[in-house]
Amino acid sequence: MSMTIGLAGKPNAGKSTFFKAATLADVEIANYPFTTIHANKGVTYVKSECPCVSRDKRCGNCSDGIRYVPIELIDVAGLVPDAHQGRGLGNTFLDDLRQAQAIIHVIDASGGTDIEGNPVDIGDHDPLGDIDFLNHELTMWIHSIIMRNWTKLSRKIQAEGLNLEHILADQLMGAGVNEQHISEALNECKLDRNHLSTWSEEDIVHFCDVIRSLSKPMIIAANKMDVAPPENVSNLQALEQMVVPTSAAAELVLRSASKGQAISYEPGDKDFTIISEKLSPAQKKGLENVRSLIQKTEGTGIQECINSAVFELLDLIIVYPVEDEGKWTDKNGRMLPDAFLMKKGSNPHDLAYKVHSDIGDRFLYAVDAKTKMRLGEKHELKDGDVVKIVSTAK
Ligand SMILES: Nc1nc2c(ncn2[C@@H]2O[C@H](COP(=O)(O)OP(=O)(O)OP(=O)(O)O)[C@@H](O)[C@H]2O)c(=O)[nH]1
Ligand SMILES: [Mg+2]
Repeated sequence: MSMTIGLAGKPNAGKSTFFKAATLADVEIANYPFTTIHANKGVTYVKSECPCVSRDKRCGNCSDGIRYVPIELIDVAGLVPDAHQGRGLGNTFLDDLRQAQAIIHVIDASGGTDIEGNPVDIGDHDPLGDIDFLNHELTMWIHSIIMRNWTKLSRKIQAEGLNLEHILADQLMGAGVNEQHISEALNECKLDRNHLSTWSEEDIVHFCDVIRSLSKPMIIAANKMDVAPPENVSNLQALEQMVVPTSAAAELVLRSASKGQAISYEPGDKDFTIISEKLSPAQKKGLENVRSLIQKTEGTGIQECINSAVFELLDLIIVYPVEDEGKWTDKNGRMLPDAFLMKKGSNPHDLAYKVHSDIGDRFLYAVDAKTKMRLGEKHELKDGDVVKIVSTAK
């Protein structure tokens, strides 16, 4: 699986509840800080309309025209301010986020937990104060990795004229940072790449901050919206960042009830139908409470948050490679067998490489299976494109 999203934030914000609701994996959830110590990894899905809705039959790989494309989700231990200096559980847990291409920062919008995740009365803590610390901890985590060999590196780069991007990317590879991130950050910070000894401590921290924003883009889940004072949610939504109000607890109720065949509900739906006749009055009442919430808020926000992270924050599209442009099938006759998440701006040649490096090397041209038009190597693919790749015979 090529796409990984990390759930991070202070303890007790609802990360594991979000994770459990999104993956249905069995993980521990509790109303005290540091319930999660070891990271949980699982599979969740982005949701999109399947291209087969334009055909007269469904492809068999979607749920009645809704396509679910798998991505990996990681739930990590809670972080507190100054974790990079060893507070709370320290920052070693940030290493669990290294594969993440994006981060969902789970905030307790109810104000019912302090900055360290200890329960307080609802509304007692201002969640706006929880926003910035995570970026700072991530920046300082990158900083600590860079500083491990800084003096030696800067001397070496100056003396041997080595490539700075290459050396730093090598150093930060474990944090999911690549040469392009470094190169963009160097340009943005306008630092003298040949004289690292002239960079001040402030320059280095700013440089790490830019690397962090490029390599770990973040979306905020304003969680516990079911119990949050409305102004807390609207204050968070007014921020100049991507914010999605969520109720991980409500999603967990609905996904669990759906799995137990008590209700009919698909992630992201704004309502559900009770299908079991065996529910107790208490279970029915619980479900009706969730119904009145999601009718008001247009869903629990969990699927919306995952979709926004993938399609808006990371700017990805879904492309469907096929071998038969008429039937939209692979060589075994399976219709629309694969759905690939790709960066917006990708072209058919990039898709060919994603299918197989060999097909990429032997790429000739592609065909848009919807219009039957031939696509050049540099043609920009769109979300939902169905594409046949033509390559030279082996
Ligand atoms: N009302 C409400 N409570 C929630 C929601 N999401 C989580 N909770 C509760 O918040 C508490 C903490 O949830 P967890 O999912 O364990 O939080 P966490 O962020 O994983 O915590 P740590 O592992 O300690 O960092 C539990 O009591 C959950 O039931 C929500 O959307 N609404
Ligand atoms: Mg947890």
